[in-house]
Amino acid sequence: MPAMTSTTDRTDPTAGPGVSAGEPIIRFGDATKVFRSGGEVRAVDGVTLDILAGEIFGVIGYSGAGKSTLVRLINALEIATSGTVEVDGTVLTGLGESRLRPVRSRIGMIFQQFNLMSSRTVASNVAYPLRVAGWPREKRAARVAELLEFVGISDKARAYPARLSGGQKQRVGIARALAANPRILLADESTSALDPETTQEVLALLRRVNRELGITVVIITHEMDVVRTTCDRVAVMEHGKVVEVGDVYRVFAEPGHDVTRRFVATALRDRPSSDVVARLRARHAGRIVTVGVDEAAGSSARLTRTLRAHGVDGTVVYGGITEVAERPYGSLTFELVGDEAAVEAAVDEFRSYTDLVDLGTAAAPREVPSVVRPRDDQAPDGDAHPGGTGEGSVGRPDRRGPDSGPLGGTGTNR
Ligand SMILES: Nc1ncnc2c1ncn2[C@@H]1O[C@H](COP(=O)(O)OP(=O)(O)OP(=O)(O)O)[C@@H](O)[C@H]1O
Repeated sequence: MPAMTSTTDRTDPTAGPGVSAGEPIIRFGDATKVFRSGGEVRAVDGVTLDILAGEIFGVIGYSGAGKSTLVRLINALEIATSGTVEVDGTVLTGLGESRLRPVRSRIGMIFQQFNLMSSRTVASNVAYPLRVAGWPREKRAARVAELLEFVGISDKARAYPARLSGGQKQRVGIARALAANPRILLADESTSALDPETTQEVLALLRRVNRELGITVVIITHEMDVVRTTCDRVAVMEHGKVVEVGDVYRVFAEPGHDVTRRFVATALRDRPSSDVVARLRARHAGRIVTVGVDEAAGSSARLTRTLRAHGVDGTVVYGGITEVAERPYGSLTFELVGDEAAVEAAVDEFRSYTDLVDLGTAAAPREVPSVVRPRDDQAPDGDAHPGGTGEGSVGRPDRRGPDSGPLGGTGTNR
């Protein structure tokens, strides 16, 4: 894949007129947008937020939370009723159309329904913004070829949108949005109309847009999985307000708001509900504990070392390790079998470095407490999720060498 020559490079993010990587490229200062058709709707309500150049920033919230309106303030499709919106060093508030145009030209946008022109070929769709911007024909053709190659659909240049799959249509949308070298790409529910596999392909393409071209990407979504796999930071919106904002890994590990907890629970189902616990107890007579796996606390190898040190057999009976922001995260539920004192000592050692829920044994069950991580009081009841019930023995010193990846392949969600 050749580098696209006319876009900014990740290593030279200062190219172009705006701010440098890591500095705020989009700034909301107590921004409010009120719609007054019929009743009054405060679609965006006093939002103060910085989005940094070079990051992939997610905006998540339920329907009507104000996500689209917030993002439409960025490209001045809506103008704030009060407060300020600053993009790439330019305060948009109060600017006329002619002064908004250069700011808009540095922003690309893709949509849930792709918004392609059905009567034009793929190449012509991608060329359209260049034609509007007055690029000469030969330069347009070269740029379109480069863009189609970047998004992986060079062979579709002469096809019409009706002949394309959803994923291919969104690739055309991305190529068109990138045509005029934007500094910012806004993606409004850009994967909501796609199947899970195609969603992952499009998200991977957005990550390439960010990493290889240095473009700041703002993703609006109602799917926490999109945030989990793709974003660096996230803002959670409810009733027009940003109720939580932060590093995605931190938000998953320590969600601070009810809405966030509900979203996190939709993306992580690694902890057994009370129904599942009842079934686990029926199947397993040993001590059942759920332990957290993350970067700061316990890696699966560390858990295994503990079991081995105490001579306890541990079988994974539920859970899984997934990735949040490309870092390991999850929980494993073990059945622990061995000498009572040894099991107790292993449980104590687990507790010393990670969060642990002790579910007791079938003979002496402990109440399912509200588990330590705040997300779990909101976790949906239900059975094990796909891939989350894989059972595997760990901690048997006689069977595994010290460097074996004892949990590799067991209970991995994705
Ligand atoms: N042009 C408009 N005129 C009147 N009300 C509007 C307009 N645009 C949005 N709203 C209202 O503002 C609120 C926020 O809408 P917005 O579309 O920003 O939310 P959202 O979080 O993007 O929702 P969704 O996920 O359903 O797209 C909603 O109550 C909506 O009805």
